[in-house]
Amino acid sequence: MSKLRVAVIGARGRMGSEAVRAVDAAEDMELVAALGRGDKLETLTETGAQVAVELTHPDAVLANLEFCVRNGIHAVVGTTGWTEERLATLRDWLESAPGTGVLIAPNFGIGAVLTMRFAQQAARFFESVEIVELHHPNKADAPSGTAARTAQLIGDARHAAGLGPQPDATSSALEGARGADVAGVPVHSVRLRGLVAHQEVLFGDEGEIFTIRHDSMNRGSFMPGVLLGVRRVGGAPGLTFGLEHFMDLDG
Ligand SMILES: NC(=O)C1=CN([C@@H]2O[C@H](COP(=O)(O)OP(=O)(O)OC[C@H]3O[C@@H](n4cnc5c(N)ncnc54)[C@H](OP(=O)(O)O)[C@@H]3O)[C@@H](O)[C@H]2O)C=CC1
Ligand SMILES: O=C(O)C1=N[C@H](C(=O)O)C[C@H](O)C1
Repeated sequence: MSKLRVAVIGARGRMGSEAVRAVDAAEDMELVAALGRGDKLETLTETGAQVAVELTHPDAVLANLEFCVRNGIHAVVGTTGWTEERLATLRDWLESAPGTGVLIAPNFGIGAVLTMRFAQQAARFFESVEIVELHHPNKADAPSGTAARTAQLIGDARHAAGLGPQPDATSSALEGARGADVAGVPVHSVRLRGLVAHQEVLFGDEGEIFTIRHDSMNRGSFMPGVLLGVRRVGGAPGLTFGLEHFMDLDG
């Protein structure tokens, strides 16, 4: 069986260098390109890459994906910074490239995907919910893409269940003290040397607290998810948002 021809964009970064090692070690894949800042995207077509793994920066990801989609190269994207407007732009490009697939995974960690699913399930049962995400201090964005996605899923589930705004009698607060409001859910971002990627979702109601916590202790934790995405994206034309769509969560 021929091997999948895989490229990594952002190959010298924290995640990219780990992805290079993971793809290199995968028996069903061949690493055909490892691009860093300043390297030509044309290398992707010259080397016949079938799938590109994109792990760069929110400012760079769209241009890289435009090149991939216009050249029929599937993409597995871990880079954060997705807004509805950016997603709409990507969907437009994909409409002109039938057969090409892009997976955007806010988090490749299996436990993080489960955290999001369990938080979505729990949302309608609790009056209060807040998210605390904790990351290394070199992270470019806040809140994390995972926290933003988790908050959106919770907000949507609360809305569908007819829950109103959360109880909060704060009438005076120092700016930032109550976190960022994402879909009605306060999100607090901690940046601390020594951390990798962590998240707590705190649910509360009369007399009980329910906490879901996930910890990525190293970036190897993301690699099974990256490789799953690489293997599956070619069979999923268009945009897939979230690794859960490639996992049998209900099985
Ligand atoms: N979905 C997930 O599970 C995960 C997602 N992430 C996300 O992945 C992204 C990268 O994170 P991380 O690896 O920690 O970041 P790093 O800063 O360590 O790595 C990013 C790399 O991309 C390079 N780069 C920047 N622009 C370009 C470009 N146009 N073309 C090629 N390379 C470029 C950078 O080069 P230079 O150093 O010169 O700037 C750097 O080497 C972030 O958005 C992060 O949030 C991170 C972990 C898990
Ligand atoms: O930058 C990181 O490190 C991470 N970024 C992703 C995010 O913003 O959610 C995934 C994970 O939390 C690590």
